[in-house]
Amino acid sequence: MFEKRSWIRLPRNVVIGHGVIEETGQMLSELHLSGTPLIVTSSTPKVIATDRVTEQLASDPPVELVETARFSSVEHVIERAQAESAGYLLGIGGGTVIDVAKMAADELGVGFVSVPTAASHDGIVSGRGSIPEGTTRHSVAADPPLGVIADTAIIAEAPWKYTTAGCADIISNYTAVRDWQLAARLKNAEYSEYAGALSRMTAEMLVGNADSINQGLEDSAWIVMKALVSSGVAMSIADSSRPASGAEHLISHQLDRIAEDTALHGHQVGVASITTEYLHSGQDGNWQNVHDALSNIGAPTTVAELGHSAEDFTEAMTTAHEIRDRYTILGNGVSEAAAREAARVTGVI
Ligand SMILES: NC(=O)C1=CN([C@@H]2O[C@H](COP(=O)(O)OP(=O)(O)OC[C@H]3O[C@@H](n4cnc5c(N)ncnc54)[C@H](O)[C@@H]3O)[C@@H](O)[C@H]2O)C=CC1
Ligand SMILES: O=C(CO)COP(=O)(O)O
Ligand SMILES: [Zn+2]
Repeated sequence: MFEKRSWIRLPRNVVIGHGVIEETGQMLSELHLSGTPLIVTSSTPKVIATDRVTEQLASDPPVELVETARFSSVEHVIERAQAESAGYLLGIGGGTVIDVAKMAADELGVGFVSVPTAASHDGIVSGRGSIPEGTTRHSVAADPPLGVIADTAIIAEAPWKYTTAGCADIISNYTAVRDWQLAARLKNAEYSEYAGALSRMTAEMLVGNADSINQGLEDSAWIVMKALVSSGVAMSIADSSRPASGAEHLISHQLDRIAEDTALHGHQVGVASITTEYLHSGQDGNWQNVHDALSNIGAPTTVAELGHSAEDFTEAMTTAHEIRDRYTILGNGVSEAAAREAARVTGVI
């Protein structure tokens, strides 16, 4: 009997460009979202973006401020949405706000629209939410946004480090796809040629456009946002974060647990992908290309630039395979000596 099946959940409207925040009202009506929304935002995005959205809505919507990604924040948003009888949620801000709003909307069973104000990672358009809690991090499936409104004029004004983090998250797609293919060969993991090809092509196009990615250029926000959307679509096609999350993401998630201070998600996965590419292809392999791609857009290429210690990074490399049932080049664990060697040869430590 034929048993394959696929269920692809995608955003319905994605609008990217200069000043598109002024088209939020139009998009909301095209999506046939009914009732008053609850706006989920944080302090800075409230000033630079939220007021421009509320002006376009018929009635003054309630606004919930969220500054940290916690399960308690998701609970607060759920309670507020219920108290206000919100018809849908609008997340306006960085990845924290968008994750919290996305997960609350999923739990409430109402629509969600994403208005990213920084292009920091592909979670701003994807069907995943990621919440750190205590010493662990929960990466969970949630309905992707019904609509995405990415105003490049606003995103271009965000601190530059968020844009380079978004780029690095995309560059890490190379090793994520390699890990996925390895898992398909060694563990018979389900692999999607379409999702894998789209994810890799997204990274290739971003790297090909690296010369146009410069601080102060709105074109940079355009290129990175398009790539983040494309990567989010690859994850939707796969119905998994596999196309964009391999061993480099495991190492970054583990660093979040081990290290005292965390660096930006995209920066961590970028540095980790230099070493996982080395594990895949050896000393003369492609790790130098991954390194150069990161360096060209000004993303960190060393553990020191992340603000982490060599010891924490090595520990993350040797224990990352334990955190999730996702087979990667880390296999059943790399030894401390091998982890150190990979990080040393690639100049990461
Ligand atoms: N859902 C997923 O797949 C993923 C989720 N994450 C999660 O995303 C969160 C981090 O998201 P980020 O976007 O890196 O940080 P963030 O959302 O915490 O934002 C960082 C800061 O930048 C400010 N900001 C946002 N836009 C701005 C602008 N245009 N101008 C000035 N300031 C601005 C925010 O108010 C905030 O203070 C974490 O909770 C992490 O766990 C990370 C990776 C993947
Ligand atoms: O960050 C992601 C893809 O870039 C999501 O991956 P996770 O499933 O590892 O949280
Ligand atoms: Zn990521």
